[in-house]
Amino acid sequence: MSAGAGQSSKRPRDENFPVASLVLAPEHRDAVVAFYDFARMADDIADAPDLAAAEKLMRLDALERALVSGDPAFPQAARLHAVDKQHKAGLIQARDLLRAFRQDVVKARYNDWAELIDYCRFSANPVGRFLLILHGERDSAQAPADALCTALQILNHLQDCGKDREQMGRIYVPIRWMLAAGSETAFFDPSRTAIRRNVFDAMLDRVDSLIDQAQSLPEHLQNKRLRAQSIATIVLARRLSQCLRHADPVLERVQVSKADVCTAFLRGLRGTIQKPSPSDRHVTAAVVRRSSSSFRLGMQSLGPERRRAIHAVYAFCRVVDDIADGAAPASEKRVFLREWRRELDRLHRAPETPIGRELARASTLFKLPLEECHALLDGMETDSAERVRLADDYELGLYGRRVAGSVGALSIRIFGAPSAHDFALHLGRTLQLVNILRDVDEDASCERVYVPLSRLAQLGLRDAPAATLVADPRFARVCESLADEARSGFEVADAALMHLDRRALKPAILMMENYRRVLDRLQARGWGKREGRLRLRTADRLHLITRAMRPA
Ligand SMILES: CC(C)=CCC/C(C)=C/CC/C(C)=C/COP(=O)(O)OP(=O)(O)O
Repeated sequence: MSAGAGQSSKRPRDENFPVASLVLAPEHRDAVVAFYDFARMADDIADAPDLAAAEKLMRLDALERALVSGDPAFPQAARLHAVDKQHKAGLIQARDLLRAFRQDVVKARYNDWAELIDYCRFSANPVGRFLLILHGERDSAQAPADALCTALQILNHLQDCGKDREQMGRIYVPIRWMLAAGSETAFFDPSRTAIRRNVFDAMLDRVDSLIDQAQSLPEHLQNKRLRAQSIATIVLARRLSQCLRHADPVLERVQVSKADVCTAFLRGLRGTIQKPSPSDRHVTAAVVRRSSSSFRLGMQSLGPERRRAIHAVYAFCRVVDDIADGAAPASEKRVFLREWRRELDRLHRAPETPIGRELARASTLFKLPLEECHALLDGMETDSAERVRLADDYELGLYGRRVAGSVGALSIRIFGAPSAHDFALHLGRTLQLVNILRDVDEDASCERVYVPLSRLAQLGLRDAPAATLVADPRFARVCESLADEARSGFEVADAALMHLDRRALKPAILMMENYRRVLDRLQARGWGKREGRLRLRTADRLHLITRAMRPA
């Protein structure tokens, strides 16, 4: 007898992430297939187009009863019941899955990210937990496994978002995020790719953070085959996330290629031979690599331990900056920034993220003042608003202290020059001024203006939409005066350096030289017609590299 809705729609090998892969040991494969078959059957009931909701719920209830009792009239339930008897795994996890499938029957929209994550707790995480228990793995594997399962689930939601909406009227992109594009209809409008892109990218930033959290999973696994499977799955998740960044799943089917699958499994197989290396430092180094930051050369000029610490600080800055800059709604950004405050609060007890763990290590080694990380988060809260204006020089100073002075104050301790505190705050403010001047147009496109309103008002220019402000010739005049201040800022920094440990501060000097060049080019270009973000020329970069090779 079948409790389902006809023939199952999919088989294990049709999944993105092969469930009962050949990598798993033969003694576990039958149990995994039993779990998969049960889940597939329940999923088919929840998704059946020809069944009423009440009927679906009734069938899911019947399936659960059969699972608990082992009723042979429901073969998939009875098989999983037997698996649970033998391995003490399957029953609890399958019941959690049923909770998600019931939710699918009655709930078609998610308000915010937290609701979506809560859904994944039941729809995806039980799969990982089942595999861990089946293989007798340690509890420490659970958190990274949960992160991986949640990431895979959301990737799958993104892949199928057009189909899910069309065929079942279900949308997992949270309502508030879709509203960033205007409305649900606007979000799915095929012609509005750019707006959708921003929302997808902001969701993929969250997914990538989850994959980062999952990166340590192989280190926690004792079973070599499961370790291989987990490595392959992480590689595929990263690949799918990349694919989704470059294609629009509303317009086309986005999936990994066969070659991607082969590469992932080869990487997994290598993991059965080699001991997995500690992954946290690779996560922060990869954040730095991907960012192509202006400050990279400065960071690379440090020795290994200091470099590792500055990578942790930079990765923290990058990830919170991405939250503030992304297309998530302001209310969600505040939630994510609060999560980072909580991570800072538990940094020396039990950090939960790779960046948090690396930051904890750096903080212990170099006595980092963690209140500076909170100050940075204060600045990110300013940036997270729907619209940013700074009233006067005081607000500009405070903003610069928070977003850049904080980075300076942390950096000098890592560089080994803790007495250069005033220099760090001063240089941070100067670099921030240049950054503001360089990014005027980019910032204006998201209604952010960091040039103080009081300075504009002195020239008779009152607050207006950002595009209007930055196009006004009076705005250019204020930029010119701020540029002069930045120039004197560099001169003051030069003078301060005479009395400081230049050798230790070499990375800071390189960062300063980079932005001094940016300022030169900005001033040479003029402020009237800016034509997009200024990039340094090859000659400038070569100059900086040569400078990096010379002693300080
Ligand atoms: C002692 C010391 C080192 C002081 C300086 C502290 C420091 C590095 C502050 C940086 C602030 C700043 C302008 C960040 C821009 O990041 P971004 O990601 O926008 O920069 P990018 O786009 O140019 O890479």
